[in-house]
Amino acid sequence: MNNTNHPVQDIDDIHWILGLLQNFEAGLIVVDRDQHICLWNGFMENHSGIAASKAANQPLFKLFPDLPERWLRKKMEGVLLLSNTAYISWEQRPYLFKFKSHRPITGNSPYMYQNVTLTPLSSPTGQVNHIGILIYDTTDNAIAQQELQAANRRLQSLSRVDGLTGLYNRAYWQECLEKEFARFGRRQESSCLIMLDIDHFKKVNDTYGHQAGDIVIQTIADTLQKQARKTDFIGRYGGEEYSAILVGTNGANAITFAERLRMEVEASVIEYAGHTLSVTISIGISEISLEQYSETEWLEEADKALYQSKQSGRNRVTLFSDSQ
Ligand SMILES: Nc1nc2c(ncn2[C@@H]2O[C@H](COP(=O)(O)OP(=O)(O)OP(=O)(O)O)[C@@H](O)[C@H]2O)c(=O)[nH]1
Repeated sequence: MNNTNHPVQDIDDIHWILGLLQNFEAGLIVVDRDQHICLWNGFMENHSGIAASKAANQPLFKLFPDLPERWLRKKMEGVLLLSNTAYISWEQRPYLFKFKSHRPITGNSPYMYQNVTLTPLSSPTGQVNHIGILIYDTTDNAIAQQELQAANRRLQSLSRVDGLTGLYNRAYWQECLEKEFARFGRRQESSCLIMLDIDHFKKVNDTYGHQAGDIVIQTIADTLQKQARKTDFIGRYGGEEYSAILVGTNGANAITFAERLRMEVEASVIEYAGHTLSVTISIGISEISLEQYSETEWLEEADKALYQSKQSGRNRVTLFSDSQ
């Protein structure tokens, strides 16, 4: 911009600025206090199909009856009253002007997502009687963000592993349970389901903190994983509860497995921040059988056996029997 106040140069400046505004890759509108349009740039012409000559002096809300009038009027009043800029993000309101999106390939968005800025414009005398409305097309960002969120959701559901322990997560373990139950229907080879729960775990958290609790959960997961066969399915069922399917193992052998595990946990100590922690576990076992109507029943039996272990003093193993 020149500082010489040369009249010809000033006119040139204004001409250039108007040219820039006209071709600016964002919508530019200026309205007065009564929302009559004073400026309407090329972006607005292209996307609304309304020429600047037609838009000039028209009331904005008459030209665009779809606009959220009450809400926008209030925003504009605030801008004029406080002389403050207001922002409207696409996350808050996907668009202000219902323009078609020019990205038909994605098919995700029929309308253009917009970020909008309302700026108070002061006259040379310092009065604020106009508002500049800037409209940015944020469709690319919005679609990218939505696609990322959808991909994350898909990844999460595809994930098989529990983040803390590296064991199967509950959803995937449940799938394994369904498959193993169906397989028994065909081959009738014995398998056992184990439910395992850390005793008085709440006390560990309460006494040493959540981080200590996490380490205990991880250590027991490692012990369980090491004792099991590669063909077994070991999962983290919930907070401090684990589930396992010992494939091809009958009830008697599952008791031997569970007892060994129980004794190993009882005998081991976990070092944490200068403390020596020691916990015990309770275990319930259910052997698969033709009497079980579904995998849910198989699971419920193991749960009942676990409950029995807890009720009879904890730190013990119970094999489900019909009498329970
Ligand atoms: N540190 C940690 N704690 C967890 C996690 N998930 C669940 N918990 C805690 O595990 C505790 C479970 O407590 P309860 O269900 O009352 O059982 P308990 O104290 O083990 O008692 P019994 O099972 O009856 O022997 C709660 O305090 C949970 O906050 C986790 O991922 N990390």
